[in-house]
Amino acid sequence: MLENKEKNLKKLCSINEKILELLNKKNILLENEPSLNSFLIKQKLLEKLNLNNYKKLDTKYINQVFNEIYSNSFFYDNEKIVYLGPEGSYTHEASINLFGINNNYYSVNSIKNIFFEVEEGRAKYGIVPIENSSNGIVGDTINCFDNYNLNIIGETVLDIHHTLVSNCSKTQDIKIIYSKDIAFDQCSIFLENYHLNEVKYEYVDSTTKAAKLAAQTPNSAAICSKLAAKTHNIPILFESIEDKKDNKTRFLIISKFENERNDNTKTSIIVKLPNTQGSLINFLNDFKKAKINLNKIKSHIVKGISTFFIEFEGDKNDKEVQKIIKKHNSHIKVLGSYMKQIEDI
Ligand SMILES: O=C(O)C(=O)C[C@]1(C(=O)O)C=C[C@@H](O)C=C1
Repeated sequence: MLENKEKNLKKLCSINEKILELLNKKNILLENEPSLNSFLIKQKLLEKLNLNNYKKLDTKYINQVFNEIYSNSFFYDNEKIVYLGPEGSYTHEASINLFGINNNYYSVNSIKNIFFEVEEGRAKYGIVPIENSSNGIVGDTINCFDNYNLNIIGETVLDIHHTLVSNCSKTQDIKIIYSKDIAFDQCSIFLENYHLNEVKYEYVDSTTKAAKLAAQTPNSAAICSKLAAKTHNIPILFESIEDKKDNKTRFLIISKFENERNDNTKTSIIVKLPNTQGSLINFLNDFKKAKINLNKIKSHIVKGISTFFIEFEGDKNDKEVQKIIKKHNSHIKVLGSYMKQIEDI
């Protein structure tokens, strides 16, 4: 019995050594061929690994392990990832899903500053929220896509569960609530039910900042994640206060770089059409004629002009897509083609 255990321990030791040897080999290969160190290639390889998962390991586990394995390659070139912080925000959580826990991260305090950092080249990748299943498109992100020339290179979706945190033990003592605009909207039924829609709302740039302020300010509360509550050591009064239990937010990775052409991609564009009869119908008809499947069309006002955020199946370099882009060149801004992770939220 004991002999068997000894033997198995030796086997385990040799497996671990092999893992280490392979990790070293992988690092040397990536050092010699840095072009393989791309987000898209990593995603494609992950997809393949999950397909070949013959012993049926949990997909989440495989993704976590490989994201961590890949995370150290960012440090070679001092490549950084910027997200909407502070630490513990939902955008931070989305970043970890995409790039692992131990990556080369830093945070800024607004969506605009994420675009700025990536444009200035201080970060190679930026993570921004783009839409929520309950309250639609994130206006700040669309405005920034209009103002900056950056590409979308990937996406992820996160389940969002909000908490109400406060140092007050009774909701009657709360005089002010801090949160991000979009988080207030996602919890409107709860706020109404507890008469909290009658207190002052203070809009801040992120839910973690809200938690920090509520921890410091008497008679206040915040809507934030459980993680932010823990980070700022503030008691949770209510959990899962979002109106819809399947509340989800989709996040995008932005970069100065473009993805190479790929299958299983979708493309995002913003479109500003002339205010003339049939202009939208005619534009959409071109997609129908080219047999391109449209996934999404959302309208948003940018600088007083009605702007459409449109997504469709296919790569921006596909022949049929190119024809449409050329035809409507002055009205379209292509934001990027990237691997589809989800049909819709
Ligand atoms: O404030 C945060 O924690 C964020 O990461 C931002 C954000 C957003 O703006 O959509 C992300 C997810 C939720 O929808 C609420 C807030």
